[in-house]
Amino acid sequence: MARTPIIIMGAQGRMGATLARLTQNDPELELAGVVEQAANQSGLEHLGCPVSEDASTILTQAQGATVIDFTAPTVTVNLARTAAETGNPLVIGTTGLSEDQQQEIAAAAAQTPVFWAPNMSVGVNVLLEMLPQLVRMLGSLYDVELSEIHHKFKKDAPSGTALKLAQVLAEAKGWDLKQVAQYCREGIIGERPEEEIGVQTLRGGDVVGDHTVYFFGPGERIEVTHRAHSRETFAQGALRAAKWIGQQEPGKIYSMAEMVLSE
Ligand SMILES: NC(=O)C1=CN([C@@H]2O[C@H](COP(=O)(O)OP(=O)(O)OC[C@H]3O[C@@H](n4cnc5c(N)ncnc54)[C@H](OP(=O)(O)O)[C@@H]3O)[C@@H](O)[C@H]2O)C=CC1
Ligand SMILES: O=C(O)C1=N[C@H](C(=O)O)C[C@H](O)C1
Repeated sequence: MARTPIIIMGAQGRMGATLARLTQNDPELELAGVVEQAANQSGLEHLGCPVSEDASTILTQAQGATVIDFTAPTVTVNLARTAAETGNPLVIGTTGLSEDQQQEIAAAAAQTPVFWAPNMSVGVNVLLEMLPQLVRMLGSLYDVELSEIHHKFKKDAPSGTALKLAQVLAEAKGWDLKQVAQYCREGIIGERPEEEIGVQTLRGGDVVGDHTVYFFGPGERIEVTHRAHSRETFAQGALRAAKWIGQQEPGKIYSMAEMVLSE
């Protein structure tokens, strides 16, 4: 069986290191190279593959290998430009991308197959499919809010997952998220408007990633919580995407739902 060649960006990062370990233990995958900043490369020799701080060097050496990126928005945008030139398929898990940065990724997706998901766990992606039904069945009397908790090292807020959940909830309500999102409450803010979705962020310790959607109704409430216990759940999703994206055509940014439905 031919193995899928993989390049990992940020191989010393929390996600990068998890991906490198799982890739080495997966007989369907082959580690074709890793990219990491020069000051942080020590200890990567044991991977037995090319290591560089220059993504373009590694992508050019390993033409056709799928690049998995869990780094930071500026790194991801530069990588997408490089992948568009070299033709390497790209799986992106990085969150915190601005609208302009998302447009840059979309431009790259016209040239090479690109997959992006703000959360690669099975549970969150099932939740994204189920939430519109809950919104429809509960109706307008139920106020929708959500909260997220992550480790103290996380740089972006709210999490990419919280933003995606909020977007799906707003769409199900028939609202524009930009008009109804409430990311901060303080002071004499008055009564809660009906057309609002509160999104609250907590940070601390080593929490891998918790998301809760609340439906507050008359005399009752529903709370739907997803808790990630381990980064392996995200890494497994990314590796599944890496095996799949190489068989897709450029032209769009592929999602977790599309992958699951096509398999
Ligand atoms: N979609 C999903 O399912 C998930 C998404 N994420 C997202 O993934 C991203 C990374 O998260 P996490 O692993 O916790 O973060 P880390 O900070 O642990 O990892 C980021 C890595 O990228 C490296 N890096 C920075 N600049 C470069 C560069 N120019 N070239 C190569 N590597 C570079 C960092 O190196 P250095 O430390 O030297 O700067 C670090 O090793 C975040 O946006 C997070 O939100 C996280 C988990 C799941
Ligand atoms: O930074 C993290 O750790 C995570 N980031 C993703 C996000 O922003 O939603 C996914 C996951 O919750 C972990």
